[in-house]
Amino acid sequence: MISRATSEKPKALEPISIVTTSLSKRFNREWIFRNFTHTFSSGNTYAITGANGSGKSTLLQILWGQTPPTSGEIKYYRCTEELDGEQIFKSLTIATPYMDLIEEFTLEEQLKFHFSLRKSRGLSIDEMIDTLYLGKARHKFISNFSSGMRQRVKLGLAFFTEADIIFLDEPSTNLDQQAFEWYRKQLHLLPPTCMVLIASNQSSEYPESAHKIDIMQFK
Ligand SMILES: Nc1ncnc2c1ncn2[C@@H]1O[C@H](COP(=O)(O)OP(=O)(O)OP(=O)(O)O)[C@@H](O)[C@H]1O
Repeated sequence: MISRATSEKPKALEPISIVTTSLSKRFNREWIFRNFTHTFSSGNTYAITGANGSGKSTLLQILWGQTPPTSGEIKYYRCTEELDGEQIFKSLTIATPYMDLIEEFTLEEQLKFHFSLRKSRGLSIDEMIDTLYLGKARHKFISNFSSGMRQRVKLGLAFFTEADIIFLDEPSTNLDQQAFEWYRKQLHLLPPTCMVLIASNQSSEYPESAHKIDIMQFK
């Protein structure tokens, strides 16, 4: 069982929220989901569940602003102040199996580049590499990484970045048992104020206490 470091409600002075109203998405003639109305708030973990192809990834992409909804509204707030797209983008971090790393970089270069653009949660690059159990791959090119190593790096970039919201799409894809245990630990170590959204088909990927949202209910 996974649980966050504390089940306390958020202590953030400035909690963040995502408010969706009647969000619907259609690709060509197929409605993926309709009338999705929900408020996501700081300090909570949400598990978006549903069968393969049901729209979990699509919903996450809409929530982080990559994909526009066909209809409906999505708004972001810090307390009562509405945030624009750029403000919200700086507040979130994402790990998905289908997002690319920079193939021409070594692991060290990838981490240094990312953390020249985003603030870390306090770990040094050396500590990140140790924590990822990728010391031997420090100077290896990302293009030569296995799928599990890549997924570890993507999760590391997300977990080590200071952010109010963390989006994880199928986080345990390609992870071996050691990496899966590492993932569970990182989830547990996130600050209690963080909002966590996980798209998943496997209950082991999210805490029992997560708010479960079955996307199939919005067909
Ligand atoms: N760009 C696109 N154009 C057309 N159809 C798309 C597009 N992206 C996704 N779809 C379709 O939308 C549906 C939902 O896809 P999505 O990837 O969101 O599902 P999922 O629940 O995340 O699936 P899985 O569990 O397999 O990862 C699928 O039928 C998919 O084929």
